[in-house]
Amino acid sequence: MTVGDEEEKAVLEQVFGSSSSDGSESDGEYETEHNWEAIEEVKGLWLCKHFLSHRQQFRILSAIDADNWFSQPSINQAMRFGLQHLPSWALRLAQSIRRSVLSFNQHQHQHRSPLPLHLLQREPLFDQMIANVYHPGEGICAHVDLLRFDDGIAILSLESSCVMHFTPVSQTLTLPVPVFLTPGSLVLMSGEARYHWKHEINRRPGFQLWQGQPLTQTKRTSITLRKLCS
Ligand SMILES: O=C(O)CCC(=O)C(=O)O
Ligand SMILES: [Fe+2]
Repeated sequence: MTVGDEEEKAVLEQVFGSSSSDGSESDGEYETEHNWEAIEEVKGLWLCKHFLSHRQQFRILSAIDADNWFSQPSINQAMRFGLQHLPSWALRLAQSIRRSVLSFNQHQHQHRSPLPLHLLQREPLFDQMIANVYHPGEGICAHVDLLRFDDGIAILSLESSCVMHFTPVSQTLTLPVPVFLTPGSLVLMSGEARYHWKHEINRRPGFQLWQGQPLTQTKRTSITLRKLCS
């Protein structure tokens, strides 16, 4: 272990607890064996709870920090358009999403994919990125992502856990579907989930409950990857 590795290990343990010294993980490489679960109420919505290890999450957050994207308190969003403008970690993340879904599809027996094949095979898979920072109490209003973005959207969650709610665009009587987004989890939205359901994160007091328990809120960072329509 180099001095840098030792330091990183110490910080990881401080942030995530002593289970964080996952030394078996190969350097910088993303694992491809992931467990994907379909959110059955919302067609086209899939969640992978442990997409990134603590170390991988830490590295992305450190890279964002080193680039000073959010050094001013008034800035809470960073956008990048075009493959050549995406940071290298976002390109690796995109690549690992594709590999992970392909591998999942090969190993499962049902014929359901977290991303439809025509999207999984497009080039590039994503060419636009938004990083959002939310301080306690801050969230995002119910919305459908702009139509200038193609189908197939990925959201990586970092730091504070939160509940994202999905509500259908047309049937106002349907109860919102809550999805628990823990740090390192990845959501994929396509088809109905992307076009016919709104998503929302309401972090005002009283709204962040999971299984009846209020969630402790700290800063949350998310990375959204999308593809601009051609
Ligand atoms: O921060 C998130 O998890 C969601 C972000 C989002 O929905 C968006 O940028 O359109
Ligand atoms: Fe969105």
